[in-house]
Amino acid sequence: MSAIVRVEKLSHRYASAWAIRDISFEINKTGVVGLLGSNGAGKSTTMNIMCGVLNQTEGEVFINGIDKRVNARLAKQQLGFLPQTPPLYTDFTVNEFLTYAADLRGMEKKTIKQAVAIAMDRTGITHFSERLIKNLSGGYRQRVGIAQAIIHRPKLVILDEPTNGLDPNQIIEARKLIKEIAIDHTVLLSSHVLSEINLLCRDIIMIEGGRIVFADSMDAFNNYVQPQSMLVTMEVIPPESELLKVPGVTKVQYLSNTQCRIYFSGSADITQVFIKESVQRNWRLKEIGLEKSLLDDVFKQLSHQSQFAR
Ligand SMILES: Nc1ncnc2c1ncn2[C@@H]1O[C@H](COP(=O)(O)OP(=O)(O)OP(=O)(O)O)[C@@H](O)[C@H]1O
Repeated sequence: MSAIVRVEKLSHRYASAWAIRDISFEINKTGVVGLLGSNGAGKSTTMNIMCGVLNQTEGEVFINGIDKRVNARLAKQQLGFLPQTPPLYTDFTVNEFLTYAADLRGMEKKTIKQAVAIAMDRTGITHFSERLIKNLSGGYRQRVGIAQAIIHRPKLVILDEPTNGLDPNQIIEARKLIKEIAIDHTVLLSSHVLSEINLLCRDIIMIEGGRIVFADSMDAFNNYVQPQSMLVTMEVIPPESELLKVPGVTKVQYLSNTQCRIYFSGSADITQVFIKESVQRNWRLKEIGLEKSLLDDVFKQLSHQSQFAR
């Protein structure tokens, strides 16, 4: 069976500068896959090429096994796209606009009315069906944007920064909707907000400087940076000079009379070494735990690596 989307060695050059280089990935399941990268990383370029808005300089895109270059029309029927700025005709009512979008997607005339009703229902906009789009709030316009992307029930839904410009309540609602849609669609969603990707996505593809720097599950991303510190509670914390004698310990940060953070280099097995030493030295250890790296640290580390790779 063909992958829902396969991108092979995709590169694109605007005028003289390369925006993306050698981007390759494959998605085979429903659920949300996050395309993460800071501003200018190459997310929109990648998505615009996948959706047929832009023609790549090099590489291939297959949507549900169909080569986008060879059969663009058929490939486009397999996907729905919400670009960064939703392409809405604001003088249309919601119903008129979605009917038009369904027609553009080449849907059979007799199926359109029902498809519009289903898309409005799924995105929670049925009560606004006769309202002009220009009279909708930003959050509801975004829902119309998502409705037009799913109206033809595509295998793949591509959402370019879908929560950008929404207020906090609208963001929560939009995320809920995206999760619901991802139950029976494959959603590729771009964002430069790490916490958003973490909340929504099963898998993550991170690009920086136009190149993929990480592609794996969200769990693997969270575990990427090995812990480098541990939180230790003792009856009384010994002086730093004593603690530094434990092999691997590099620095001590005193947090209270009974608690400190101990930085170490090398393997996380240091907890075992530390427990042994504290028994031998009668330090009266009460609690010890490795501190998990913060997601932001991983992001910084990977972005930093790619700056050197450029
Ligand atoms: N039409 C264009 N002409 C020339 N350069 C462009 C054009 N569009 C994008 N670029 C450049 O290509 C690179 C990638 O841009 P792209 O918009 O794909 O990044 P992005 O990750 O989507 O960023 P953002 O989140 O800010 O939209 C950037 O250096 C950008 O300046």
